[in-house]
Amino acid sequence: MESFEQLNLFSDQSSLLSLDNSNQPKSSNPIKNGEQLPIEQGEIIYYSNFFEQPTSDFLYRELENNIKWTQDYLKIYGKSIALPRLTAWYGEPEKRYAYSGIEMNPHPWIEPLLFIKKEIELVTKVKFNSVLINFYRDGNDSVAWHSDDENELGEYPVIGSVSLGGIRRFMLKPKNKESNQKYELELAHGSFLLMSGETQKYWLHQVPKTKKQVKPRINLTFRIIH
Ligand SMILES: O=C(O)CCC(=O)C(=O)O
Ligand SMILES: [Fe+2]
Repeated sequence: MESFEQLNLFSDQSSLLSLDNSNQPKSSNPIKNGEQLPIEQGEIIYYSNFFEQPTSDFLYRELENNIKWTQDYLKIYGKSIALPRLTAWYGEPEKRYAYSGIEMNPHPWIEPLLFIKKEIELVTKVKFNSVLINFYRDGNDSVAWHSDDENELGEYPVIGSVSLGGIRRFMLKPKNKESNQKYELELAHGSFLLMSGETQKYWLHQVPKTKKQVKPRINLTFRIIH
C-alpha cells in the first residue's frame, strides 16, 4: 500500500462488503467480525483483524511520520511529571478537552485519521468528533488504571480504540473492589476495540509496562465530545 488512492479503492470494496453483511451472523468478510467480551455492566466488542495487514502497515507509517507528537506533563503537588508516552489530540476545532490538568486544543483532522474514522463509523454507526492518540515508544511506556469518564464524554461514553504496531496487553478490572472479575486482551496490529454502554462507569483499564522486547505502538481512541 503506497498511497491513499490505493487505500480508498481497497476500502470502498471492504466497506461495501461489511455493509452487505452487517445483518448476517455468518459474514463472508471475516475482517469486520467482532467478539463480544462476556463482561457484566458494560459492553466491549473486540475486532482482532479490523484492518488488513498492508492497510495497517501503511496507516502505522503515515501516523508515525505525520502526527504532531507531544510530550505532556502531569502537574501533581506542584511537580511536573512526564507522561510515560507521547500523545496528540485531533478533531473538530471547537471540541476542547481537559484531563488531569492538561488542556488539549485539537489539531485539525488529517487524511489517515479521516480514513480510520470513516471505517470505524461504518461498523459502529456513530459519528466520532475527536481522537486522542498515544505513542508507546517501548515497554517503559504505559497508561495507568483509569476510566474514560470525563463529563464531556456524556453518561455512556462510546470509545473506539484502534491499535497499530507492537502488541501490548490491555487489562480491565471492575471499579468495585469486591468483584474479582478481570479481563485481558492482547491488542493486535490493525485491531479495533469498541467500549460503550456502562463500561466506563463500572470498569477501569490500563496498558501496563513490560520488560519484554516490544515494538513501538500507536493507539487511537476515537471519542464523542458533547
Ligand atoms: O493504548 C490503549 O490501548 C489504551 C489507551 C487509553 O486507554 C486511553 O487513551 O484512554
Ligand atoms: Fe482509556
